[in-house]
Amino acid sequence: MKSIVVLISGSGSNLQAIIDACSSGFIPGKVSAVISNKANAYGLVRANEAGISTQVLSHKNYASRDKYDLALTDAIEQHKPDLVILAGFMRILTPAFVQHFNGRLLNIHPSLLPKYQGLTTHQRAIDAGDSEHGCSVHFVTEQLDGGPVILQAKVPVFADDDAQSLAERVHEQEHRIYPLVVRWFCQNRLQQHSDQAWLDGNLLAANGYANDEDED
Ligand SMILES: Nc1nc2c(c(=O)[nH]1)N[C@@H](CN(C=O)c1ccc(C(=O)N[C@@H](CCC(=O)O)C(=O)O)cc1)CN2
Ligand SMILES: NCC(=O)N[C@@H]1O[C@H](COP(=O)([O-])[O-])[C@@H](O)[C@H]1O
Repeated sequence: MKSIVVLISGSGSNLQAIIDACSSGFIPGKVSAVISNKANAYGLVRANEAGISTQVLSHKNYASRDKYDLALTDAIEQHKPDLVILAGFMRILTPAFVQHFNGRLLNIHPSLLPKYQGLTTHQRAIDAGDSEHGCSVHFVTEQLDGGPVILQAKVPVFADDDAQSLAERVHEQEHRIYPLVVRWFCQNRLQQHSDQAWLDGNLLAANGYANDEDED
């Protein structure tokens, strides 16, 4: 049973999808802890309702990003995780942190990377007049949202979309692809196949929506 630590900053709907997927057995793992940098993150409520250990580690209490990330590393390692996933965690992580968790650190990003790295992705897609948008699960590296992409899902952009309506459509796909990738990691498929060729092949297989045959 793999141990997963989830980092959040907000609502935690992706956290909820992971919790539910672990509860159903779709993910052969368990969420050992949820850590938030924001005390008011609703994801903490979700974790508490699921009986999962929670911790708030506010970045405001640390003099530097490096000091915060050191404290965050220690807090995470208390739970001896096989996997650390960012689920709406809104802090840029230092190279030391990323190196420490290299190969077992994932993020879900609300765009079809490499398009729209960073923030405000939905509005940028609308402003650009894109006909499609989506989300990406990727390994976290020092380059912000630049790590190897593992799986993507696409959604249409409608003429009357605003950032909220588009975000809701993207969320639906996020809640499909993140549990699927975490399942693959817990099945030791990502560790065996983290080479770019497998990732590229997987991307082709995932063109459009997540690979349904893996969702049974
Ligand atoms: N080293 C890395 N750190 C992080 C990555 C990454 O790929 N490499 N992914 C991000 C997640 N993310 C988008 O998916 C993201 C999160 C936060 C920010 C950002 O600008 N944060 C600001 C604070 C913003 C706020 O508090 O609202 C900051 O850290 O100063 C950009 C992209 C997670 N980290
Ligand atoms: N740059 C990071 C980023 O924007 N991540 C995005 O934050 C949202 C968190 O929602 P949630 O708290 O309901 O899971 C998700 O849409 C995720 O893709």
